[in-house]
Order: sequence, then C-alpha cells, then structure tokens
Amino acid sequence: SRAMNAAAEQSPFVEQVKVKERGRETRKRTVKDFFFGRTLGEGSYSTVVEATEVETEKIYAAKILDKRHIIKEKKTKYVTIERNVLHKLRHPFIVRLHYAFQDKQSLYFILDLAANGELLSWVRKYGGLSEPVAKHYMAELILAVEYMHQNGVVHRDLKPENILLGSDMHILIADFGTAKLLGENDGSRTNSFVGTAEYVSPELLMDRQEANIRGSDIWALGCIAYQLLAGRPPFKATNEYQTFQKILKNEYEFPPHFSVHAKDFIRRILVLDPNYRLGCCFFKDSDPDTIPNFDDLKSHPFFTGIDWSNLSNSNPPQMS
Ligand SMILES: Nc1ncnc2c1ncn2[C@@H]1O[C@H](COP(=O)(O)OP(=O)(O)OP(=O)(O)O)[C@@H](O)[C@H]1O
Ligand SMILES: O=C(O)[C@@H]1CCC(=O)N(CCc2ccc(Cl)cc2)[C@H]1c1ccccc1Cl
Repeated sequence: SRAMNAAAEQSPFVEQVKVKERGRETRKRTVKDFFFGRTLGEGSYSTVVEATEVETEKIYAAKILDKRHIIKEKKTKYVTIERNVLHKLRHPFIVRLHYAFQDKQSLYFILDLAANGELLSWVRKYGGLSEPVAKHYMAELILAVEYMHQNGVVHRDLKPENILLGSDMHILIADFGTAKLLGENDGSRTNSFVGTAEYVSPELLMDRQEANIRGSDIWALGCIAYQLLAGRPPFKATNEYQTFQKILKNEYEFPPHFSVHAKDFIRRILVLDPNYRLGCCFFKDSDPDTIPNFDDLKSHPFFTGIDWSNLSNSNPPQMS
C-alpha cells in the first residue's frame, strides 16, 4: 500500500483523496495548496521555506527534502523517523507537523513556523541570558522533554540550534530525524547515531549498547542550562576528540556570575554515572512501561517561582 500511496501521490489524475481524521474532513494537501516564499534556512538534506496555505492564508514552514539526495545519502530512515515521530507528538513546545506530502522530486513537511529562529542565536546575541530568562526556557524545555519521554520518544540531539522560537517567543523543539522511538525494536542493536559532540553523554561515549538513551537527553539539558547562562557549552575544545576527553573527565568550570542554585542544578545533572544523575531514576530502556517523570528536576530550588502548570499561557520574560 506504501507503493500504491507513493504512486497515487504522484498521479495528476487522482481526485483529491478525502482523508477522514477523527471525524474532521481534512483534504489531502499537495504542493498546489501552498505558495512557497523566502528561504528560512538550509539543512544537510533539506531546505526550509515560508509556505502560505492558499485557501486559509495561514503561514507555515515547509521543510522540503530532495528524494534523490536522500536516497544517495542513504537517509531515507531518518526521513520516515522524523515523519512518524512528528506525527505522533502534539505539544505546545514541539514543532507540529500539519501536513506531509510528496511529488516526484521532493518530500514536504508543513510545520509550525518558528518565526523567531533558533534559541542559539539569542544566546549568542546576548552572550548568555539572565538567570530569570534562562530559568524560564529551561522550564519549557523540561516540560517538552518530559512529554517526549512519556510518549516513548528520545530526541538524542538536543541543543540550542534545535530549539526554535515561535512568534510568541515560546520554544518549538525541532529536528526529530535522529530521534529514537523506544519500545520499537527495529532490530538494529547498536545505536549507530551519536548526537553533537558538545552535548553527548559520557555513557554514550563509553558503551552505546548499555546506555539508556533517555539519560542522554537529560545530560544534554544540563549542557544547555550551562550554555544559556554562560553563552557557551560546558565541554568545548578545539576538536571533537578533545571535547570527548573533557566530557569523560567531567572537566568544566562555572563562570563567577552563576548563582548557587544554578551551579547546584547543573552539577547534579552533569554526573558521569546516569544512576546518580538528577532526573534519571534508573530505568531499563527495554521497559517503556516505566513512565518517567521529571519531578526531581522541576522541584530543584533553581526553579523557585516557576508556575509549571501555566508556562505555555504565560508571556516569556524579555531576553536581555
Ligand atoms: N519550523 C521552522 N520554522 C522556522 N525555521 C525553521 C524551522 N525548521 C527549521 N528551520 C530552520 O531551517 C534551517 C534548516 O533546518 P533543518 O531542520 O532542515 O536542517 P538542520 O536540522 O538545521 O540541519 P541538519 O539537517 O544538517 O541537521 C535551520 O537553520 C532551522 O533553524
Ligand atoms: O510515511 C508516510 O507518511 C508516507 C508513506 C508513503 C510514502 O511513499 N512516503 C514517502 C516515502 C519516501 C521516503 C523517502 C524518500 Cl527519499 C522517498 C520516499 C511517506 C512520506 C510521504 C510524504 C512525506 C514524507 C514521507 Cl516519509
């Protein structure tokens, strides 16, 4: 049926397939339903452009992937993972996939538009954020990652480049091509994928087999918390190998302006052994039934003053 789907997608004669979804009639979209505008950015296998839906004039981001390039680079798996994961996740702080379609040359993901770009740009612009701002964004991140893990998804490449900002300045986590759907044993024993050097957890560097990869997302949160406040990641060297050495030796220092609570929060996450890492109650990956909760993270004094139940309705504090 997949082949049929693909064939049907391409045939110009197929009448608009009515797709019944939860009682709502959503007509299958095609390229013709959108006007593609300015380029927002380029990925290794994709171009992201502004897309206006002709019928509703709603503005989205269209992530367009060239099929020939994907096949040549053997990245088909990443594309289908991104599609399946995005389709499954529905959360205010995660980029929403509204439509996915294809034509002969390309695949199209119609996504929420993150009008304020990457969190990384803002961190760089201010050389680090104030503590109230960093605290707010760490709280949004923790809610988004908790939701992902509770839905059996581990991102595996969390970093400020993949944390986008909507027009309301709330976060929109993107880039799920390298995510892992827990519980689905796709037969691949080794976790072939390892994230971005500065954010890779020590256990992933030591033993990919045994690493429970949820703990790696938490490690990345610790690195991001440090970076939001310091303006740079905790483990950064002139090359990847040196960076890995710093991670394995837990070699990092705090700049003087870090508060006691911020240092304590980050120290408790950047622990080499995931069994002693804050937020990583020990669980086996193979047991997706243990629904993780991030209460140990949320209850840390660093988050004093955060109203966890009202974050997505609140106005994020001004960056400065
Ligand atoms: N929903 C979005 N709204 C606005 N900009 C986006 C959106 N998604 C991605 N972008 C921007 O488009 C650029 C390309 O993103 P994309 O996810 O296609 O590739 P990437 O993940 O950045 O690169 P790579 O594929 O090499 O990891 C990035 O700079 C990103 O900031
Ligand atoms: O998973 C799906 O929803 C469909 C299923 C039918 C289908 O043919 N595709 C495209 C599969 C595919 C993936 C990569 C390349 Cl390079 C070419 C085709 C999938 C698809 C369609 C549109 C956009 C993305 C994807 Cl993965």
